Amino acid sequence: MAKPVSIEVWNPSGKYRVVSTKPMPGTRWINLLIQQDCRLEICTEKKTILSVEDIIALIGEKCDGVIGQLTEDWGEELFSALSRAGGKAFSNMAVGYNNVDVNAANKYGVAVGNTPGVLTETTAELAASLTLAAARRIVEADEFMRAGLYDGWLPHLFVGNLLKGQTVGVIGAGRIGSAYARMMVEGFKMNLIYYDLYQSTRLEKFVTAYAAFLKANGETPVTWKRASSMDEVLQEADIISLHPILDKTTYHLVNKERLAKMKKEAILVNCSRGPVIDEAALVEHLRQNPMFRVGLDVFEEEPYMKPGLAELKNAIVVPHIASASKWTREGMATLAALNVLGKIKGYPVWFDANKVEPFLDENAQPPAASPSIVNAKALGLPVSPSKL
Ligand SMILES: NC(=O)c1ccc[n+]([C@@H]2O[C@H](COP(=O)([O-])OP(=O)(O)OC[C@H]3O[C@@H](n4cnc5c(N)ncnc54)[C@H](O)[C@@H]3O)[C@@H](O)[C@H]2O)c1
Ligand SMILES: O=C(O)[C@H](O)CO
Repeated sequence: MAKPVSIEVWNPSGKYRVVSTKPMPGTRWINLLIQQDCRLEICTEKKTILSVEDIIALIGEKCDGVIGQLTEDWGEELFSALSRAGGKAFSNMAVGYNNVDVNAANKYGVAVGNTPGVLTETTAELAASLTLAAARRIVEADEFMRAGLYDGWLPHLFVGNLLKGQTVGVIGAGRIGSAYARMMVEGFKMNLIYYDLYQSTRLEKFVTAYAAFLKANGETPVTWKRASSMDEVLQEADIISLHPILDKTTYHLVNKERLAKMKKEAILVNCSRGPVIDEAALVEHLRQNPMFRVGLDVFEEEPYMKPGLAELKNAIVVPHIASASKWTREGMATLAALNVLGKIKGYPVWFDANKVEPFLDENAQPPAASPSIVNAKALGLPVSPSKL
């Protein structure tokens, strides 16, 4: 028998029972659910990562939908429990959904939501922050100051890398990878090389137009190249930022052999998912190559780091905070709640998960649709026309 978990209840007489496995930022998501006749139960349990057993206890005997987190293991057990409780909707409060077994959800007819778009710029900005922090050794320099070691300006003190005119490599040029590429090209006048399974025409057009602008102003134009292999990026780029989804094609995409192909003074940034890098191989590479630097937001076995990583001066590590801006996190909560609400109310799925702005306007009622359901096609769910 599962242990009961502590909850906070909103609108106790609501017709539909919706569970959120965590308190989420803002109040708009709560108001949207309770205005639409939902009884909302928010888990207030102190422990950070809930077990499958905890979530089964939260689902209980009658539950219409669940808003969950990327730390939870949404597979056969949870989807069957949700289905037994009459539930038809689950949404991750995240764009990545590698913690969700979508086939299991399909088997039980449960719609799976995610939260694309609202975190694109915020996540790209953190990747850019880690890039700058690594290039200019900001964390090391900060520690040095606080330790009282600064005794005057020196020509060799914390010399780092200049970005301007260097090459930025992007692996996975989707929403976030493209936003990051634009920041680095436009902000620091870097040349771009990218690798993705698909061509990013919009990104290429942006860099071409920016190059023309620079040329017209008498400045050296930036360049771009779509690499035909990932190794081409690793060999040519001075900065490499990882932005693919995590699936079996990207697991340990960066391994010992690939690390060895990178420049000795390269900077590697990861704001995608930890297992995209073989972290033990990375620790060894950082040890052997003190001028090679990394900025990591995600880790292979969160919340843990592989032994040795925390001691390395050439690694900057932050706790999976890439989407952590107030606007973004409140927006993610709104999208996740509306994914679940839309399915409960029988609304269609929004026509374009990349255009979620209408759901985020605080001064207007959101469209009657689920903003982003990843298995809409598999479940044969209706899709809204472009205007509702
Ligand atoms: N650290 C964080 O807090 C944080 C925040 C947001 C997103 N993320 C992660 O970032 C990922 C990307 O988000 P997005 O919104 O840009 O998604 P997206 O789907 O727009 O982009 C992913 C890109 O990866 C490419 N890709 C897939 N397999 C590949 C492969 N084998 N090699 C090269 N490219 C490949 C896809 O073609 C796509 O262009 C999410 O899935 C999530 O895991 C992390
Ligand atoms: O996938 C995501 O959305 C992140 O990892 C958390 O914002």
